[in-house]
Amino acid sequence: MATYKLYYFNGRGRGEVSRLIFAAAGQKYEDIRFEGEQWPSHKSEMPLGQLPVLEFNGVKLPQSISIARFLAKQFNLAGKDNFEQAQVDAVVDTIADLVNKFIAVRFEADEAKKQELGKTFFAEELPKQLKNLETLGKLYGKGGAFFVGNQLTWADLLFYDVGESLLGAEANALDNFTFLKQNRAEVAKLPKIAEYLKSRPVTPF
Ligand SMILES: N[C@@H](CCC(=O)N[C@@H](CS)C(=O)NCC(=O)O)C(=O)O
Repeated sequence: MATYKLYYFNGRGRGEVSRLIFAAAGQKYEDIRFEGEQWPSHKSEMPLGQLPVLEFNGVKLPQSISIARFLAKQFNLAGKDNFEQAQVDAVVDTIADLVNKFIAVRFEADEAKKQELGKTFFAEELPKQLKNLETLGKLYGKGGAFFVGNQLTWADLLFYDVGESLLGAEANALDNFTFLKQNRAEVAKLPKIAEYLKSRPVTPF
C-alpha cells in the first residue's frame, strides 16, 4: 500500500494545499509539523534543505507545487485530460504570481518599504490578478463554480487556501469577484473539506 508523509512547519504557507488535497481525496497520510526550534536538526534530511517535502513510499520529493500536482494526479484532482490539466496549471500559475507578490509584501523587513509595497499590492496588483483568475474561471469552468471543467481540481483547493490569507489581510478583497467568492463557498461546502476545515489543528498563515 502506498504511504505518504508530508513534512512542513505548523503553518498553512506552502503546505496547506497538499493537506487540502489529502482531505478532498480522503487519503490518510502522516502530517509532520516541525516547530521552528526543531527545524535546524532536520534541514539536512531534506533534499533541498527546505519544506514542504512529501515522502512517497520512502522517497522524498521537494517543491510545493510539484508535490501538490503529483498528489492531484494520484487522486484525480488534476483535470480530466491533458488540456484540462494545462488549464488547471494556468490557474495555478496565476495564483502563484499573486502569492509571490503577496509574500514579498509580508516578508519585507523595512517597515517603510513594506507600507509602500502593501499600498501598491492591494490597490493595483491584487485586483489585477483576481480579475485574471475570474477570467480564467469563467473561461474554463463551463458555467459552474469550479475553475476547470465543472469539477473540483487542486486549483480550487489552492485558491481556497490563498483566499483565506488574502481575506485575513483585506476582508473586502473578493467583494467585486462573484466567481471567486462562489468558488470558495462551493469548496468549503464539499463534505470532506467541510469536515477537514472543522477539525484541522489551528494553523496560522
Ligand atoms: N520553491 C519552494 C520554496 C520552499 C520554501 O521557501 N520553504 C521555506 C518555508 S515556506 C523553508 O523551507 N524555509 C526554511 C529554510 O529555508 O531553512 C517550494 O515551493 O516548496
